[in-house]
Amino acid sequence: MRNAIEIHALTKRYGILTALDEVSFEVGRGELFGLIGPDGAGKTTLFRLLATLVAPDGGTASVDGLDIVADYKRIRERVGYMPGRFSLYPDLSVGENLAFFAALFGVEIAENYDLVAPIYRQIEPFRARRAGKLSGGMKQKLALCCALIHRPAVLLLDEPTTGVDAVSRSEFWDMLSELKGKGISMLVSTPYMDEAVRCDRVALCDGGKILAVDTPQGVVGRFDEPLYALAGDDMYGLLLEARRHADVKECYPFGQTHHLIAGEGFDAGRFVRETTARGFRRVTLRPVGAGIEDVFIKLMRHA
Ligand SMILES: Nc1ncnc2c1ncn2[C@@H]1O[C@H](COP(=O)(O)OP(=O)(O)OP(=O)(O)O)[C@@H](O)[C@H]1O
Repeated sequence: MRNAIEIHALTKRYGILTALDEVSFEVGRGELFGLIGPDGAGKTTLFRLLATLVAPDGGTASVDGLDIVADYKRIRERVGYMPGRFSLYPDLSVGENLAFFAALFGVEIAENYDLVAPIYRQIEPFRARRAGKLSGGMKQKLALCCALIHRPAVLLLDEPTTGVDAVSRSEFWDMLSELKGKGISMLVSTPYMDEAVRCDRVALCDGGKILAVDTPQGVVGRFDEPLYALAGDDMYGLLLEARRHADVKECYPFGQTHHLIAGEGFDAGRFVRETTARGFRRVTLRPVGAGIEDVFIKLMRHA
């Protein structure tokens, strides 16, 4: 059987701006595939192309074996699309939204209830509440139910966890894992690097291009340089100091610390002694393992 999604040199332009630049990758059957990238990377554009809402300027793509241009009508029956922004009808209740989406696809809720039940049960107590009055996490659950009610082969989820609290984000990924167990193929975008580990494979993207496609472990494995977390009282001064140092390849802010990539000949103890002697206080430098974000930063700088 063909892959769930196949994309070859897909290109989309808006005037002079190339939003997607010859993008190629595939999503296997039953795979949970993540599209990781900052705002403006082209993630939404890719979803709109795969959901057949806009046409490409170059390249080809298929979803569930169907071409996004020639077979666009049939794809719409096979795909569940959850757009980034709130996609429900805020004036309709929870129950009415689900009934509406079922009617749109010509299915009875009862037919596919088994698929949405684990998710819908969590919002059922609020069945009569207007969708616009739900919390962010509950809205996402309802939107997922609505995207699933026609039992699609492929789910396209555009930043489903953006603006949702950390607990709901984690719960949402648990739900996606469950759906994967039911054989649904998924393409999910997120700006949160920490969510990459919940995917089978990820594509790191920026500026309309794919920088890497790999398993989360494979992505991290690409980082093969000594990495340290640097901290001290004067964080900005330390950043400048590290960047001026001959044996430091790169240094960039990373959460509460800076991440420092050491070059050949770098001596951590000497760096701490030297900076302390120059007046920096409470300088600490400890080796750390690289995360997806480190790989991303490296790929973006050298793209
Ligand atoms: N309809 C449009 N007309 C003109 N430019 C557009 C249009 N849609 C998107 N763009 C531009 O294309 C680029 C990619 O946008 P896209 O929305 O696909 O990125 P994204 O990764 O989804 O980011 P975001 O999370 O901000 O939506 C951006 O520079 C954006 O400004």
